[in-house]
Amino acid sequence: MAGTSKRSMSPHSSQPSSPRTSSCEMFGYVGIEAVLDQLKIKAMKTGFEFNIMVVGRSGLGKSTMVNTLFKSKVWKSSPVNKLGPLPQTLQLQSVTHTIEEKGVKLKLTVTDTPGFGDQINNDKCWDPILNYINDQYEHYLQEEVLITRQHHIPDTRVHICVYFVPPTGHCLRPLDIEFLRRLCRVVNVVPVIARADSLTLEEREAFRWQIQEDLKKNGIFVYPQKCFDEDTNDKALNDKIREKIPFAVVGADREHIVNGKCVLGRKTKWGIIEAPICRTSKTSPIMFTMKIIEYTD
Ligand SMILES: Nc1nc2c(ncn2[C@@H]2O[C@H](COP(=O)(O)OP(=O)(O)OP(=O)(O)O)[C@@H](O)[C@H]2O)c(=O)[nH]1
Repeated sequence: MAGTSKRSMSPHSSQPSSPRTSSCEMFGYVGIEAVLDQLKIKAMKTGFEFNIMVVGRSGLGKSTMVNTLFKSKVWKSSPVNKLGPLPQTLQLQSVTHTIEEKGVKLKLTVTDTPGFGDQINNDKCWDPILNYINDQYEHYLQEEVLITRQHHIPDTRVHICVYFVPPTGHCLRPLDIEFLRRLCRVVNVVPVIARADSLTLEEREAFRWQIQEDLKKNGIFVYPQKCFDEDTNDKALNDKIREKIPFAVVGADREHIVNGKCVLGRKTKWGIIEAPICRTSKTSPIMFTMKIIEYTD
């Protein structure tokens, strides 16, 4: 609301002032062009909420990838999982952090699903995940329809679910297909090839192509779905993203010096594999997040 120095005069400024206009003038010009500034100020003040769920077998690099994506230690695998036996049932665990980038605050919640696909019998192992996602929508909707609703409804809806496909180099497993078919109906799904450094470039491309075929054949519509092609620019951008699906990810949470530059990467006997998300992403994690939040609403 607060006025900025570059405001143009209101077309109504010459009209007799009413008590209403004078109170508006106190805060500067009120017109359509001021809406953008008002939205920006509001967004800067309240920040954004982004809820990401990661699903995949234990040890596929989920925590490492989330830390790589947000360039900070936002998630740490539970030490119980590392030392003790695998959980007998799927348990959802969430952790929330506030990240700030150039004055924009992001409340990031990461929900992990330890135990998914780790059992001998994985029948219906997706139920707790789907129930959780649906419950969050239900909860948000109930808050929204209240007559005296809160000024700010805490948003716990899952904006995106990153699904980690093991780097087998073959095709999607029946478990992946059954789960993804159900999941894509309730949330934006981003499938990724986990630990992609274990495949050669040719193997990776062939695996990606095979997964794209499996997704098509089984009616699995992942992010970005066709309904987001609102205009030609959106379509061109979304088509580029579609070609890259599933994204091949290499997670790394250690920094190394390469050619005098500090990079996140995995040090191997043959050299350093730079974490591709950091290298190729022209958009910051916060910008990437905004795009997905826009799609959820
Ligand atoms: N080669 C390779 N190793 C990775 C990659 N990402 C993570 N790792 C390693 O894999 C191991 C497991 O990584 P985590 O991120 O803890 O895996 P997770 O899926 O969160 O595991 P849980 O917490 O047990 O569910 C660690 O030793 C990581 O350093 C990757 O892209 N490539």
